[in-house]
Amino acid sequence: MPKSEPCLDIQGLVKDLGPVEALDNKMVRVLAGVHLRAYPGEVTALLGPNGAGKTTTLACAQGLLKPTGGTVRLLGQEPFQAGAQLRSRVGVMLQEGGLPQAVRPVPLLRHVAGMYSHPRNVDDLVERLGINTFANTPIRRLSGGQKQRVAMAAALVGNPEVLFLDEPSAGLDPQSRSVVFELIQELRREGLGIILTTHLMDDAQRLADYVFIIDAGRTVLHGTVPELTAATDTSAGVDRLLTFDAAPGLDFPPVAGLEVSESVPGRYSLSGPLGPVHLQALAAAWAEKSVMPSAIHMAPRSLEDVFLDISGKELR
Ligand SMILES: Nc1ncnc2c1ncn2[C@@H]1O[C@H](COP(=O)(O)OP(=O)(O)OP(=O)(O)O)[C@@H](O)[C@H]1O
Repeated sequence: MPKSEPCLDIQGLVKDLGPVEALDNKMVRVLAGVHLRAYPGEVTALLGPNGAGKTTTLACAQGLLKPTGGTVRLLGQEPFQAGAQLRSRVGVMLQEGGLPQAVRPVPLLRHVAGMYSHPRNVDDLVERLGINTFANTPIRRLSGGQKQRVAMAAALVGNPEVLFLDEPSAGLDPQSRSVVFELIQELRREGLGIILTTHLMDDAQRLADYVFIIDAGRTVLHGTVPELTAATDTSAGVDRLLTFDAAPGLDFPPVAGLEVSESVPGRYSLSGPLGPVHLQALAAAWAEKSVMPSAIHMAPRSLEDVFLDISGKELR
């Protein structure tokens, strides 16, 4: 099926910020070629190490910053020039929430709903996000996870076509995280274009239809999660972990150069850049010892592995 028009289309985005005092008041190029396309009915994740340029990219996408170069189209319009009409079609959930502290969640949401012509049903949102349990508590007294859910409701109440989520599961306990994830999936089925940034690779792996990884102000990799995690290149040195269960106390020789260790009695593991040659050698070792493992498990390459390959393991 041909894809619909992108709801967000960023091509060759360049952004200079400054002047920076430490650099003799020169401007600093923080984005030097970001490409990103997000479609309605999909969750698009924007990933990158600290300082990669995610926040700056989103600020350009939301019309808060004027691009130095390249193009940004949000729902077909140039967001920095577009006015209130475009903003009313876009929901933004910020990490810190940006919520007024003295008010209570439900009056706040009703107030925000009143500013839109086709708002969502506030009671429904309040119930879906479990806000009714703390509906009468002023925002400043809410826990981080509760504030996060109010921020999500505030981003959604205007019934946007595009939703930006910055670290949507930050501070959420497992129950709230699952509620928020279910809601995200439902919104996606409704046809919203959802763009999220996260440092949690697990979130991206679970939620994203398509992933863009940026590093040092450029898009360096993009694809679906299966595309990115497909182990096509075993020579790249990607570590994978294979475990199998068999009788305790067996002694296996290295298989194709990788050590087999018995991590707990009866559970054996080998890790490293595993390829078919290792599986072949392992099966030969089992045959040699007449061992039939009762369980075998190989962890697939995760998005985290891909991310660390790209961005390196050193801190930024
Ligand atoms: N006003 C500014 N002046 C100069 N440099 C800036 C300014 N704002 C951001 N930067 C720099 O631009 C780069 C990109 O920052 P940005 O906040 O977009 O990254 P990020 O990917 O969102 O990082 P994080 O994951 O830490 O939130 C960083 O090196 C940051 O220090």
